[in-house]
Order: sequence, then structure tokens, then C-alpha cells
Amino acid sequence: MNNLVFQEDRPLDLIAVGRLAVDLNANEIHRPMEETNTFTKYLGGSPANISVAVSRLGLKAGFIGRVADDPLGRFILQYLGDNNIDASHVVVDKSGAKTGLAFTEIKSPTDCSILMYRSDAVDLKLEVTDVKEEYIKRAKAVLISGTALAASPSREAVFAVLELARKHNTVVFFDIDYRPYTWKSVEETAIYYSLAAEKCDVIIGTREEFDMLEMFSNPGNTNDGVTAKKWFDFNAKIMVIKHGKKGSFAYTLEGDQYTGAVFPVIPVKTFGAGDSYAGGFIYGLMQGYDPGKAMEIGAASASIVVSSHSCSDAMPGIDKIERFIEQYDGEKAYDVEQI
Ligand SMILES: Nc1ncnc2c1ncn2[C@@H]1O[C@H](COP(=O)(O)OP(=O)(O)O)[C@@H](O)[C@H]1O
Ligand SMILES: O=C(O)C[C@@H](O)[C@H](O)C(=O)COP(=O)(O)O
Repeated sequence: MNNLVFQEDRPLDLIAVGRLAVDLNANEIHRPMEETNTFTKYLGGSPANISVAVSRLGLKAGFIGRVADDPLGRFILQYLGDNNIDASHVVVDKSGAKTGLAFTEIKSPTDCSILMYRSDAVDLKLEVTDVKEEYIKRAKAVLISGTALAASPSREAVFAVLELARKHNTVVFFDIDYRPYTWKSVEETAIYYSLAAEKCDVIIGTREEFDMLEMFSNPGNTNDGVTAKKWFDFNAKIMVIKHGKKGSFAYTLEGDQYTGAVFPVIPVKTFGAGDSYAGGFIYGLMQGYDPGKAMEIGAASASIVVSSHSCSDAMPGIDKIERFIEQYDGEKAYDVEQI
């Protein structure tokens, strides 16, 4: 049981909003980018990855976003279709803007970095008029990702989603997804993130992300309970604060606290943990599980994804997650093909 109320008669479970992009993950791992010659192309973008995660778990997902009018845009649309994600509200942008690219460098299991190509990124061209009230009304929940707040017109489009979701009792999940290089300043980031967070039902972020978010309201605070209370005074019902490999903690409006399970592994790469965790956690809450059980699903999904080469394509179904939890045998490298 949890404290979220989903409108059960709606055909869509979750509409993700924002970035549809491409990840180019180094094939020759454990070396610097300078020595990497080939990359594999995957669907990328945090909300895109989360939409794949929930779809693989059996939820009906949709998307509000923009793709470029080029082969990468067509690749993204094809991938969404192949993964049973409704792309009827993904607009093909004609402005000449480009698909955002994330080149990933996998130097070692713990030393990974992302080189982003995001000038004139098409995802930030999302318009308020791309957000249709009828569509929001058809979903039990929406997921917004903070990066979409980085620039206009995408920023206003996100606020339109928030207004319509609140009007129609569509539950709002907010994954903070703070990517500093997308923003002009940390002050600007904190202000827009806070304005959005005030309208959300469930907020998921790392301790560092909440430190940024609260730079004006709670400067210097590092206490998760104090953070949770701040957003409960607005609209939050569940707050999740993640601490990387150390796990995560959930707080509810009613005063319950949950310590999330963590299944430490020796990863192939570090990225993808946040998106798979969010997908598994949202799925769990939408099954009606308590936050502790939902966090366990998210954590196991994260362990599988960091043990894989991709983010989106590696998102596991529930059977694989359950087998992983059952077979988990301590911190080591896992061959996810064998699970
Ligand atoms: N090396 C790891 N092994 C196992 N689980 C991990 C590992 N790194 C992260 N996770 C899981 O993924 C969750 C989210 O990771 P975190 O690093 O906090 O997110 P983000 O990618 O957004 O920074 C963690 O709470 C944990 O359950
Ligand atoms: O969000 C992006 O544009 C890049 C992602 O596709 C990338 O795979 C990534 O960074 C995943 O983020 P995480 O799950 O927070 O590690």
C-alpha cells in the first residue's frame, strides 16, 4: 500500500515528458575516449530511458516530446514503437534543431563520464501547444524530468503539463535529473526546479541534487528528513533521496520512513542507475506496493542496468528483476545475460 491515488479507469499508465535523445556508448571499454574507436547507438535521454523501463515492466507508457526531422529522430520514433510506447504526442520538429547526443566514456567500472552534444538540442524546443489536455487526462501519471526546465519553450511546456496534471488528478513524478551543463547558472536551476517541485506528488533525487534545489530555502542542510518535510509542505506525498551505491531513503507525508534495499555489484559502467531505479520505483508504486518494496524493485533494476552496456536497451522485465533478487550473491560482476 502507498498513499498515491491513481485514476484507475485511464488507458495510459505513465506519460514521460522531455528529452528523447541518443546515447553513443563506447564499445572498447576500460580506456579513455581518445582511444575509443567505435560506439553503439541506443535510445537515450533520462525520461526516454524511464519510459522504456516502465514499458518493459508492463505499464502502458506514452511520451510528450520533440524529435528532429532526420534519421536520428526516425530511429527514436521507431524505437519507441518497437517498445510499445505511444508516440502519438511526439512532434517532429522542423526548425533544424538537432537530436541531443551523449557520448559515454567507460574508463573503468567506477570512472565513467558523459560528453554531451546539446547545442540547439531539439528536446528543448518542446512547445506549450505540444501539450494536449486530452492526453494528460488519459493518463494515471506523468513523469517530468528536470532538464526540460533548462530553457524556453520547453520550460513553459513542463509547467503546462504540471498545471493540467494537477487539474485532472494525474499523479506527478519528478525526477530531478540535474545536468549542470544544460543550465546557465546554479541559481537559475534552483529557482526553476523549486517552482516545479512545489507542484509534484513524488520527487526523486540524489542528496547532491536536493542540496542544489534547496540552496536558497535550506542552505547547508544535508538532512534527508528536513528535505522531505520541506516538500511535504507543498504537494509532495512521497520523497526519495538517493545516496548512490549506499542506497536510498523514502519518506511519506504520513510520517513513515523506508530504507531502500541496495544490491551492490561491480558494474560495467555507472550511468543508467538513476533511470532504471526510477522506472522500477514508479512501476512498484503503480502496483500499489509500499515505497520499500518499490525501492527494492528500482534498486535491483539499477544493478542489472549498471551491469549492462546500455541504459535503455538493458531495462529488465519483472521476471528478470525477481530472478536477480533471488540469485543475488554479493558484490561481484554479474553476467546479466545469464539471469
Ligand atoms: N554500483 C552499484 N551497484 C548496485 N546498485 C547501484 C550501484 N550504483 C547505483 N545503484 C543503485 O541505483 C540507485 C540510484 O543510483 P544513484 O547513483 O543514486 O542515481 P543517479 O544515477 O541518478 O546518480 C541507488 O540507490 C542504488 O540502488
Ligand atoms: O539523459 C541523458 O541524456 C543521457 C542518458 O541517456 C544516459 O544514459 C545517462 O546519463 C543515464 O543517466 P542516469 O540513469 O542518471 O545515470
